[in-house]
Amino acid sequence: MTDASHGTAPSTFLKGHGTENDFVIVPDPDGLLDLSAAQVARLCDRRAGIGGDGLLRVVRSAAHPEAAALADRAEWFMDYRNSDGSIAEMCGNGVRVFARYLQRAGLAEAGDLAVATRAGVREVHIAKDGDDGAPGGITAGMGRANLPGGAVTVTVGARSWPALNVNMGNPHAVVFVDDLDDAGDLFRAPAVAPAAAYPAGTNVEFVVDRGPRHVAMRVHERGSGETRSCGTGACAVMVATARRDGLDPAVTGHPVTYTVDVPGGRLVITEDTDGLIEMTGPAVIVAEGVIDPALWTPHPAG
Ligand SMILES: N[C@@H](CCC[C@H](N)C(=O)O)C(=O)O
Repeated sequence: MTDASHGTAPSTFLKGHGTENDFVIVPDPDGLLDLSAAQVARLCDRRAGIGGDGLLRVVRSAAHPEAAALADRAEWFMDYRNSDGSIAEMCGNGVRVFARYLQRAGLAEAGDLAVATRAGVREVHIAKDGDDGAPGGITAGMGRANLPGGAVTVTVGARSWPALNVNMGNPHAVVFVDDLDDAGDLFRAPAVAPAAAYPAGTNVEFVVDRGPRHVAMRVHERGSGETRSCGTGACAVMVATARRDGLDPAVTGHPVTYTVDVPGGRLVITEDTDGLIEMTGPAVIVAEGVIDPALWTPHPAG
């Protein structure tokens, strides 16, 4: 890393979360930061850094090679990284928090907003604040689910379950269990087979029923470990549950809505008759500060 990639001036950051899936937000409108995986991991470290499940770099689409082609449709690109520094295609809670940041920074207003992601452009709607000043929820268009098919098995310890492979721009393996404790402590990634079903690894969701069109889940995220919520994962869960329940809006001609409880809160997800999925949930900015320049430099211990 050179001084040129960050300058000598400290960079600002913000911290935010959506259903307690938390992010370090780094505004970089002109795309000047060249963030290495090690630097992202350090910023996301909960002891030596700021702490987060992931990092959202806020870049003008025109200033980022992966998003320049989308600049005429979406001014801003969400450069999402997992807490281990790996890159992911999409983050459903992240895109709401990203929109909340733009609103707070005066770069977007309540209403409709398009955000470029590695999974394509996502349309976001920021609800107006309530009369009491409480921030409105944010609804994100999440695109369509892709179900590649093929048998998948998830194993934790001595127990295995069949899983459904659901791609929401990023990969998911959805497992129905009797009890969310069946997933164990999730300190390590569950084993998923066959490996060929997920060449770039996968997120794994464990699901139980809570009532009619109401489920609860836990998640082990690729690149981040167990988190308190995963928006794309909740959408994958919604689709897997609807299909299990015999509900496919493209067949029935009726949209279907599920409530998905996560350890950090609640998401409401609707699939319409075109297969398009929308997710509504909170997005909160909790802090703003300055990154000490020393945090950018490699840690002496490596
Ligand atoms: N927490 C996110 C998903 C983040 C990416 C994921 N870990 C991956 O590697 O695909 C969400 O809210 O969707």
